[in-house]
Amino acid sequence: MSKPKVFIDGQEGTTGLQIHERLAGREDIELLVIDPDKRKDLTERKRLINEADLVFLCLPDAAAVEAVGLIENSRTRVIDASTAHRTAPGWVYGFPELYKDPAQTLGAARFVANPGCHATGFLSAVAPLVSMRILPKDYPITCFSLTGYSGGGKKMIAQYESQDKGEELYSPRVYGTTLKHKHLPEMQRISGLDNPPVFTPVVDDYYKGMATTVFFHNRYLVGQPTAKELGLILMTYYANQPLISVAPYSEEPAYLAANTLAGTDRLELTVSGHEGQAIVTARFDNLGKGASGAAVQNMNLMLGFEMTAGLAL
Ligand SMILES: NC(=O)C1=CN([C@@H]2O[C@H](COP(=O)(O)OP(=O)(O)OC[C@H]3O[C@@H](n4cnc5c(N)ncnc54)[C@H](OP(=O)(O)O)[C@@H]3O)[C@@H](O)[C@H]2O)C=CC1
Ligand SMILES: CC(=O)N[C@@H](CCC(=O)OP(=O)(O)O)C(=O)O
Repeated sequence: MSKPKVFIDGQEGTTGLQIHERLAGREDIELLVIDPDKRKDLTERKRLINEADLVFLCLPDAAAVEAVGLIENSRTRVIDASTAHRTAPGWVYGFPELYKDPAQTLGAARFVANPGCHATGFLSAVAPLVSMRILPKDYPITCFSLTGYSGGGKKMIAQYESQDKGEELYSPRVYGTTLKHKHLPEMQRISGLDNPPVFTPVVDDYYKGMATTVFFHNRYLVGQPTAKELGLILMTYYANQPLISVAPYSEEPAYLAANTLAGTDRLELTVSGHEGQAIVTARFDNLGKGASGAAVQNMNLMLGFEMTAGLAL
């Protein structure tokens, strides 16, 4: 049987390069590579998109929409890393661990939207609790999320790595202060909550790694679980998942570094707190489970390969 042909549109970008790195050594697919000088040539992109069985779109939103419009056959399947299609009709949200039968759901999907990085952290904690009816749908949830600067793509990387960067780039920066961050629609839709979270991301002077934290008053959760019990509930939910795990509960104070899982495709949840209040912190790599690792995981499921992604577990 011939190998599936895979093309990365946007292969010179931050996410595209990381997907390429994960796929370059694979023998179960044929990677179609565009001449770097032609990476924005519409005719050449169209040719490769239509030759491919599966295309990764690692492009700005508008270019991703344009790329989908270049498909002229009923065969080419798509994984879009951008924000463009995450709540669009006809697109499957590419978060396998949230499906009962990921191999079936992703295996049958033609158009898959890869989750946003902050949304990945938020949903990993919140979506299971809503689906298990522990977190009421009308809970007024809040979230903050730390990210390395590679989350902003080539432009932000250049800013942070410039020799004459401003003093403010040496310190964490809160952004999304209008409370209209582009991940809010997917956070609300996929979690099943009635309202989006009050959410502020924070970008800091390190390359990659995330720590996304959500906050709970336990008495408003169904069954009023303690922090320790909440940890056990999530641990059971994610039992046997190769990419998502829950750290053992500890009462010891801890510093949760946002870069602990950098360089892997894994995500780890830590539940902290006591009887009255709990926080759940998701740590992962914005370029791993937050983008390219998740994209490769989705590809594997779509093409009937193993569920795992490409980098160190
Ligand atoms: N970085 C991250 O952690 C995450 C990123 N994403 C999303 O993934 C997508 C890609 O992001 P990222 O890799 O960070 O961005 P980058 O800016 O690093 O890369 C984007 C790439 O797309 C290329 N490009 C831009 N316009 C076109 C076009 N019209 N045709 C072909 N190529 C084009 C750029 O070319 P050139 O090289 O000339 O600039 C660049 O190589 C975005 O939608 C982003 O929101 C999602 C999750 C996390
Ligand atoms: C540091 C930084 O700017 N990060 C990006 C998120 C990157 C991401 O998740 O990607 P999408 O753009 O595909 O949603 C932001 O908050 O807009």
